[in-house]
Amino acid sequence: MSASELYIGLMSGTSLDGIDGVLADFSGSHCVVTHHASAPFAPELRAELMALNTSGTDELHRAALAGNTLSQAYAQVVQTLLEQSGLAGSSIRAIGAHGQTVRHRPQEFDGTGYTLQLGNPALLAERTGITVVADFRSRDVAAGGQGAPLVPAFHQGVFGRAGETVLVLNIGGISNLSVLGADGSVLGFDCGPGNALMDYWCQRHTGQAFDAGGAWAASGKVLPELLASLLDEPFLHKPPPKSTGRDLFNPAWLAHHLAPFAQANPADVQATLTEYTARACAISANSYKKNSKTMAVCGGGALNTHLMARLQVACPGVQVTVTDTLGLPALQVEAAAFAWLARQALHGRPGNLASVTGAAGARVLGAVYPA
Ligand SMILES: Nc1ncnc2c1ncn2[C@@H]1O[C@H](COP(=O)(O)OP(=O)(O)OP(=O)(O)O)[C@@H](O)[C@H]1O
Ligand SMILES: CC(=O)N[C@H]1[C@@H]2OC[C@@H](O2)[C@@H](O)[C@@H]1O[C@H](C)C(=O)O
Repeated sequence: MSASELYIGLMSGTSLDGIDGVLADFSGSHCVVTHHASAPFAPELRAELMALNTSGTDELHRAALAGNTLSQAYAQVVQTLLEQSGLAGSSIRAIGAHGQTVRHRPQEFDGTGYTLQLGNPALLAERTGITVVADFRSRDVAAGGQGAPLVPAFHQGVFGRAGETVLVLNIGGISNLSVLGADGSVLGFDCGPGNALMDYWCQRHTGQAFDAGGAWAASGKVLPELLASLLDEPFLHKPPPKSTGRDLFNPAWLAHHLAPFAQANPADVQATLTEYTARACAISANSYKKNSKTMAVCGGGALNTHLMARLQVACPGVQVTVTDTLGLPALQVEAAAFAWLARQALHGRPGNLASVTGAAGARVLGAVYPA
């Protein structure tokens, strides 16, 4: 009997909202997601992961414990997917587990930086009895790359079209763009903030984790001087390869920009942060939209209708849509990509694209924890 081509992908990204998991079947000519489950983080885990993004006391111990808790939450999502599908764990070839990025500093220091995703893949393998592939980014960083974004190769396989350039924009906590060239070439890089700044401001002023549909932002007025100050951020104007994270776009960075606007109405700040997020993505998209008619958006930002409308205004000439229209729902894309990356690892195939990350070459990504 040939080995199963069923994989589970688990993603918990920089929005820190929770876990998305998919069960994906790769036995045909393309990836078919058969099941999707998501689980919000318990408030204590979310708070601890958020805190571990900045230095604090007793970090090693706390990071290890948070990694254990996260892996137990991952195991529950796996269990939900198995129950939904009626499959036994033995039917699954492997789990691709992203882990939680708490630091991302590639190519810093002496030129050999690091990227750190918390989690305990050994515990996940024990709890599920399924082979786990984890730590997908470190090898690319060791090869001189950014270690991110990793999804463009998967985007190319799923959304690429011969003879047409397709743009795919992921709006998670951070946003990243894939440029799937008409000639088969692939570029990709982080654009800047995704939901991270909007979520932070919304939580702080309304107590809600995010601005549903962007309704609060839509009730405010954009503050042009604040917008200009935010748009001055050098990361937005750097050429690729480039990647970023909460290491840069964090509350301290925002506080610095907000200092001259202490009296501003919070709804106007939210309107400005939403406009900023759209414009940061548009700077990237407009530089690469030549020959493309479509920009398909995935990630939770695709559900922010006000943000999507502002993005359409900021990107004239391309039709801004959601990846659902190209065959994969917006909230399933990243987790499916990590299922695919696990498969690449087990097949001994590269997961990165040197054209995207700037690594010295193609590398097999991930560490394997056999069942
Ligand atoms: N209905 C909605 N309206 C507005 N925003 C939404 C809605 N639903 C989800 N979001 C936003 O999407 C975020 C979650 O997105 P997603 O799951 O893509 O993030 P992520 O996995 O952390 O991504 P990444 O790894 O790319 O950083 C939430 O924090 C929220 O900001
Ligand atoms: C270091 C890290 O976790 N990067 C994430 C983050 O979230 C979005 C953006 O920044 C992207 O570069 C990446 O995630 C996606 C899944 C990627 O690697 O393609």
